[in-house]
Amino acid sequence: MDSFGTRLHRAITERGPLCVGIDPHPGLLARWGLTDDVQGLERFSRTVVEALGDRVAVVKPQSAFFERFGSRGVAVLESTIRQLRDAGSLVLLDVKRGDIGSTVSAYASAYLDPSSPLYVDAVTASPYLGVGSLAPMFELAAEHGGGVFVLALTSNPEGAAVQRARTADGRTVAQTVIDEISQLNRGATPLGSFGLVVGATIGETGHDLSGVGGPLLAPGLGAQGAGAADLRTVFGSSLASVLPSYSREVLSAGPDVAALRAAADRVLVDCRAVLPAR
Ligand SMILES: O=c1ccn([C@@H]2O[C@H](COP(=O)(O)O)[C@@H](O)[C@H]2O)c(=O)[nH]1
Repeated sequence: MDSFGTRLHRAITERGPLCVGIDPHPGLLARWGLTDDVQGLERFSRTVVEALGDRVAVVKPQSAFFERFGSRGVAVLESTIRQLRDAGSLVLLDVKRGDIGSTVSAYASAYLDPSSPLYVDAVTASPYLGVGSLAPMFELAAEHGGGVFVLALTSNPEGAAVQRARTADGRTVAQTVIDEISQLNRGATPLGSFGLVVGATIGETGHDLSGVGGPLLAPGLGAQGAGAADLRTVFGSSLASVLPSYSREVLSAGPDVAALRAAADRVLVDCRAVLPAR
């Protein structure tokens, strides 16, 4: 199989630079006229797959909203992942895993081994037990054409206190994460398989993203207050690597399939106005 970076580059070229999240918040289920239970979860997810699975480059189910229904919610997540793959979108599971290396191995098997029921194209991971502890994920991803998006500068205001703290060598914690992921992507073309999560809400921070060589997932657009124009401020000369991510902004247009498609088209137009052509 081609590497995740190659597959993502192709998907963006064919479908445009957009990631849409499946975040079935209780409030959204109610707004869609659905019950806050497994049936509502299943209906919500199927509708998003029907609306966007064949047109958006990446779909990002948020694991938490499935896990809250226990094993039956996870079963819905498994079938949603299968349906998305069948529809042709890449699946990025937002699950933000991180642990000591031996446990990360098990997480890697859960999400990045093709024989797993929860197998996806890429996952989000937390580097706060050390980027090196994520090595089993990087290795399995490389073996099977998968990707890993590591949290660097998150979109929430609380993240800055940890992520922008200075290390002994004067770099911020986030910059050390950025630099380690850049190393992993060295020499990869057209795009590395190891990405970073950098929120669209964070403004100009002075971090150097120019050598990352992999995708920069940008959540925080729409419901969290950032707009496409903010991507210029946050990413500067690295705009060409940005994968904008919207959840509630698009999902709140549902449950009508045509309205969901129109909302995704609208945010894609906004992003294309800012991002370089790919
Ligand atoms: O820094 C981060 C990392 C992840 N997220 C996730 O993205 C979506 C955002 O949803 P919206 O409805 O578009 O606000 C959600 O799943 C978060 O857990 C993030 O927001 N920021």
